[in-house]
Amino acid sequence: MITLRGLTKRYGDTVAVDNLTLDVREGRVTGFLGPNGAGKSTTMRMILGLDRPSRGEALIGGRPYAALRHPVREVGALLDAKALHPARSARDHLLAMARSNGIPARRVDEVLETVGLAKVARRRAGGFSLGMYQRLGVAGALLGDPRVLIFDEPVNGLDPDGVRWIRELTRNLADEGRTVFLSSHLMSEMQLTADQLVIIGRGTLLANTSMSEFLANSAATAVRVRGPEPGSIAMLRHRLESHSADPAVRVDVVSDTELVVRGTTVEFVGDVAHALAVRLHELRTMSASLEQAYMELTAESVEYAVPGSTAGANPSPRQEAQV
Ligand SMILES: Nc1ncnc2c1ncn2[C@@H]1O[C@H](COP(=O)(O)OP(=O)(O)OP(=O)(O)O)[C@@H](O)[C@H]1O
Repeated sequence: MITLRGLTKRYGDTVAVDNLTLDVREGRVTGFLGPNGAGKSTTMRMILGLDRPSRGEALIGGRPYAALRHPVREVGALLDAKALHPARSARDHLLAMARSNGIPARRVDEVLETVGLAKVARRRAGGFSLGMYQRLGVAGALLGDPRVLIFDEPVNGLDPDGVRWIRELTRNLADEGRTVFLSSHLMSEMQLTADQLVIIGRGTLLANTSMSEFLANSAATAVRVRGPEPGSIAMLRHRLESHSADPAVRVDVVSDTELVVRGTTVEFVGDVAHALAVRLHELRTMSASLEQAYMELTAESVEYAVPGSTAGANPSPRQEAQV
């Protein structure tokens, strides 16, 4: 488990990370999201002892990185895949890492096989494509068979096969009970990969929730209901609008036989329709995409927003609630 307690980092007047308190648990893939400059890399660097917190602490299995007895065996990280000696072969790069950490050479060949680089292991890493660098970085992270894995933008530069490979690898690592913490700007991929989400904006925590809960609470998640009789659908609409004590329930009329209901569940709409004996031909949840839900949440915290862009222009759910 990774534990952050009041974690804060200031660079002069810039507060890069502001009082983050949360646990990243084992057995799950936790996606770490936030606009550019939100503080994701700085947070990861502090967890890995590469940056010193201005205040608070970051712990791995209850201890700060500096206090870990065998860091490479306790936490594996991919931060900057290109941070290696370009003249060294992939295998020599990993062998050097293994030697200095008391890891046997056969483990190097194992991880090269796992990441699909066994055939090019003796080639100079300097000639690698970005995707191959990423795979080598993942191999380095896995070398010590650690319980905690931290990947910063692991799918950057990977082709669709590679992206899928990372998805399956991170899933398997979490299923083995490990802690997997990864950042990515690729929302569609994150939606497929992560079970849990930690979202920050301008250094502060915006959300720490399961993926399913986050999507269900999005304003873009709605119930679509359709029936063959306009009179019955009008009655249903009236009842949903008047009977619902919850002002969050909103009904949009798509046509005289179709409604889109927001702020409630498919069960509630189904029960109301049943109570009124309204014939239905369709009743289903239209789920928000992670991208839609994320845009709603982060609209205010985009550091480099283009005026009039989607992210900057949409009111957040909190703003709507205040109006
Ligand atoms: N060494 C540094 N000196 C000064 N400011 C820094 C330094 N490192 C990061 N920052 C600032 O801290 C803030 C957070 O940066 P960070 O790189 O952690 O964000 P990020 O969420 O990883 O962004 P991205 O998605 O673009 O990688 C930014 O405003 C950045 O300019």
